[in-house]
Amino acid sequence: MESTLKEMRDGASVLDMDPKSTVGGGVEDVYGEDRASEDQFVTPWTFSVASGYSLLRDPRHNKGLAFTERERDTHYLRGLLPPTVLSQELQEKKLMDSLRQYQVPLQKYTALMELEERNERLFYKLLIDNVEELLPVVYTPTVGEACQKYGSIFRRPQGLYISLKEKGKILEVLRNWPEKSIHVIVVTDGERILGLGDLGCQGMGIPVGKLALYTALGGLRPSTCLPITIDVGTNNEQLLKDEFYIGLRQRRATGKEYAELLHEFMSAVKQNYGEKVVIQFEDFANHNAFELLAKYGTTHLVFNDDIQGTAAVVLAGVVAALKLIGGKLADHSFLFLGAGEAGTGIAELIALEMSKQTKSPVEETRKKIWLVDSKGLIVSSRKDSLQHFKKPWAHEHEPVNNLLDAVKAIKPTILIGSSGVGRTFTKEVIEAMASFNEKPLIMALSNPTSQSECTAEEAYTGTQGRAIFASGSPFDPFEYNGKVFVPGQSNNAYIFPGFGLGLVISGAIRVHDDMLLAASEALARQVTKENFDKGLIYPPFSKIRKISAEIAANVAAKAYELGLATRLPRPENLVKYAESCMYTPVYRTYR
Ligand SMILES: NC(=O)C1=CN([C@@H]2O[C@H](COP(=O)(O)OP(=O)(O)OC[C@H]3O[C@@H](n4cnc5c(N)ncnc54)[C@H](OP(=O)(O)O)[C@@H]3O)[C@@H](O)[C@H]2O)C=CC1
Ligand SMILES: CC(=O)C(=O)O
Ligand SMILES: [Mg+2]
Repeated sequence: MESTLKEMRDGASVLDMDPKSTVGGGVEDVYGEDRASEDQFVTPWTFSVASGYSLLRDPRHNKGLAFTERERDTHYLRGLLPPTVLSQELQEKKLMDSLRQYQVPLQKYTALMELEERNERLFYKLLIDNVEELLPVVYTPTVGEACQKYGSIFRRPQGLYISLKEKGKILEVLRNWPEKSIHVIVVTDGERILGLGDLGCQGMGIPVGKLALYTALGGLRPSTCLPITIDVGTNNEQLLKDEFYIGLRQRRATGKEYAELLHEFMSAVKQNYGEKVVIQFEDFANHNAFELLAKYGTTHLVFNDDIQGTAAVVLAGVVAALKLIGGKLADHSFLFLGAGEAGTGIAELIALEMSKQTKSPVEETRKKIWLVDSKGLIVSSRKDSLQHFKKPWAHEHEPVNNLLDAVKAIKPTILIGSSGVGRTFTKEVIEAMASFNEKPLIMALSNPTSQSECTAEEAYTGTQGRAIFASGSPFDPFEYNGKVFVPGQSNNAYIFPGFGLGLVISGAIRVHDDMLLAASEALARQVTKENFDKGLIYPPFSKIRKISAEIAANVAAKAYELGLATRLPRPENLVKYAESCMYTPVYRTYR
């Protein structure tokens, strides 16, 4: 029986490969989707062989008009399709043409989600081949609007919903998910969706979007990715009153009730999928995010994208920017607007890297970094009333209650926005940065675009074109005084797909800060002279699969070095190995 199943899944030509050879945390090609070369046949294997009408309705195997004449005969498709046969390339061209007709970004988002539900490989082919054009649609900024309107645009459920109603039954809920071999879970409780606040259950758009990027940007096979939303209610009054709201109509559970549900979830995940599934926490509010990371960091393979992924991407951008602004990391002084997950996460990783470079204690290097929150500069006189994650940043200084005065007092060389509040880098703030820096580095990280601390135009005009600028959501190139400035995108999407791939291919069992530094270093070294010449501090997203393979290899190498990798023996060439594990969306030929 076992060997029959094996043949069905793998095809005879790949029988010589041990499907379990990568099981020590590696990418297991359960369905033989990737190991056969393109001219070899594979079976569209589900629980049974899909054929005819059900094959056309199965997004994982559907090819639409690209089914060949032979496949139409052998898979009972005759008459179910019009006569023409199109190549995948022509299907792609047609879809891109029709997507470009839509003027409204949300229409493009809906069209892409419908494509994913209809023809998964075509969806990923579009996304991979047109990543710079489509990233703003499936991801920030459009995904933010999609979450806000999720109830109205909801057609078919995506991902897994775990609400308070499922308390005591979470393991059963996980078992309802059709895929058994899961490598990455992205989970949110919807309380801090981008800079848009509490969107409750409608936050599902974020795990769905992030996992689409795991596949498109990092090459994780879609069947191994699981988006989850934990619904403990919402404090968003507008949603509670919205007749189309899809979540629990109650205020958020907190304290013991919240902790117990999360604990049941974390235990069930480990019980169902084992220890080597990556659990990415996404867009939790900071009062839960830090605690969950600390609590489960020692027992699970957890990664908080907003704290850790953002830290790695920003550190990479800053390190790369040194080529343009000069000096070493420790020569610079940093001021953050926003002292939450992103702000303190980035600050801590920069301080750690500075400490490694200068061999001084992190308590010392932290003094180069200042943060402003909604009450002003974080200073020692505020220490007693600060949340625990802000306390290390409470340096000696007189109180300063607004950003402009803080900029004037600290005179930072690098200004980073992580407040979630749009247009807070005012003209005066940007001009102040330009008054004492020849090349101020300004990073407006908040998403979506409406929450960006400033626009690219504001950054360039306020500094007479001297700023090095990057933002969380993309801005178009901007022409100023006859020169075109190309703003970079500083977004954790550069990091998490490659980082997750690195964890999976090494079979890592825990995340360590040194792996974040390894990811950051791999990204920084991908910035080329050509990029720097345009003022860019990140490589283009069009190169992201190569970048992700480099990041994955560096992260995996660190996991082996730290003794945290379980996939043994260690592949010799980790970049090649990472590339060989990546999912490609070209159609397969059905026998
Ligand atoms: N580009 C990227 O890759 C990423 C971007 N982000 C973006 O960063 C933003 C913040 O996320 P996160 O750190 O998780 O959120 P948090 O809620 O954890 O932190 C927000 C911080 O901003 C402060 N703040 C809010 N309003 C103001 C204001 N008017 N003036 C000064 N400070 C203010 C808050 O102050 P207080 O503590 O006093 O309330 C808090 O310290 C979001 O928009 C998110 O989209 C996040 C992750 C990745
Ligand atoms: C990018 C991201 O993770 C955020 O804005 O929350
Ligand atoms: Mg996030």
